[in-house]
Amino acid sequence: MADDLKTRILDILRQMTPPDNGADVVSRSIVSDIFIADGKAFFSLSVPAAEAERFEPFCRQIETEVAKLEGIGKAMVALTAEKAAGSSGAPQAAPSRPQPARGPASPSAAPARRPAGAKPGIPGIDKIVAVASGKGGVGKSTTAVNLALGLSALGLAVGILDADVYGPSIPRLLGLKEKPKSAGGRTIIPLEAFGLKAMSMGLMVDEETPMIWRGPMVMSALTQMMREVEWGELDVLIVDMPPGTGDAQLTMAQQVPLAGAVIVSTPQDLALIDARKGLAMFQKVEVPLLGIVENMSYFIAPDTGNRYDIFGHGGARDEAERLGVPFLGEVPIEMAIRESSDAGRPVVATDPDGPHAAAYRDIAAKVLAQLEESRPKSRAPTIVFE
Ligand SMILES: Nc1ncnc2c1ncn2[C@@H]1O[C@H](COP(=O)(O)OP(=O)(O)OP(=O)(O)O)[C@@H](O)[C@H]1O
Repeated sequence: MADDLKTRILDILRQMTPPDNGADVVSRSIVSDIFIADGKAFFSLSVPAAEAERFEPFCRQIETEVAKLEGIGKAMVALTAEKAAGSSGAPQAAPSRPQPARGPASPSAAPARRPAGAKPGIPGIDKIVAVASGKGGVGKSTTAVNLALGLSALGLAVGILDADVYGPSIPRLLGLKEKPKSAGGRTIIPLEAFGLKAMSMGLMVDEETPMIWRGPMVMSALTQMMREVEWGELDVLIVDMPPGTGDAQLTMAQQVPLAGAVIVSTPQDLALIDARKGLAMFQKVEVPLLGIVENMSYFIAPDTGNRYDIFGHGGARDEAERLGVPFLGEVPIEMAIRESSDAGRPVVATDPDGPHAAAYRDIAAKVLAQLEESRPKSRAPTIVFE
């Protein structure tokens, strides 16, 4: 029965013309295995990053067509974008060559403290944590938001800054529509959602600004912007980094006084190669690695409770072990996560008693433990350079 449905789904896909008018997605071999359970079909398409935007509506179209099949109530098509390392979707300088990750590289091996005065802290903000991924579409922003909410659920004052000017997603994920207001033209008042203070670089860059200018603008403006936003007192500020590990990301990691970095990856080999570059990048700028999160790790069929490893579960855990970096946890591929995220109602805030919220809170607790571990034992007074 399931095999028959899979064949019919593949038939549908063969008949649909992709947005680039090229060959169908089946003959291009960019469709993952198809999983069907409880009347729902799950699969992913893997496209080059430059095509991701064009393929997004196509995925929704596929979902609509597949859901028309008898025996399928709903379809979920994930889009994973193959981004060249360093690419953020816009032209930029030649990609940096991150040093190959040489294990073991435990956070204790990574310097927990950078030279005094190298990067002054942001007054009022205790820790700044970057959430990064080597490639797009792995669920970095979804993880960043739910991690922020997980930390908030643990009693911390948390803010989130969306530093992805090419494809800002935090406003969508938190259901924020308005633009942040300015206080007296000098400072910016952050938006608030689900108890988080939130700010998106994308909201501040004029939509008319050509993409080519956005990278340089964001690089020079990021630290300044963090200082000009009225964050108040925060225990943790989560920075949702742009995907990739090129010069833009490297500069950003250098400019922001980061307490640590969390890498999000799917278990696939390709995503792991990119994740490895992400790890190497943070090591290069001496930012402690707080650990790796494996997203879209597995799928639990709602009818049978059977577990399926769509993308070959466990890759990130193995990689973390190999590199001696903490493994922070795994998040299943779940319709509820996707739907709640895309509706601006993140699962940790809207279903706090559910299993997904628990998984994110667990990840948040591990991140917090790592932050505590890398905290300097006696804190020097903060020197603020105005
Ligand atoms: N665990 C999950 N289960 C189901 N869907 C997920 C999961 N994690 C993320 N998604 C969905 O995958 C899509 C991409 O997620 P998200 O925007 O967080 O990725 P990203 O890595 O930040 O992408 P980009 O780099 O393009 O900004 C979204 O539609 C999101 O809802």
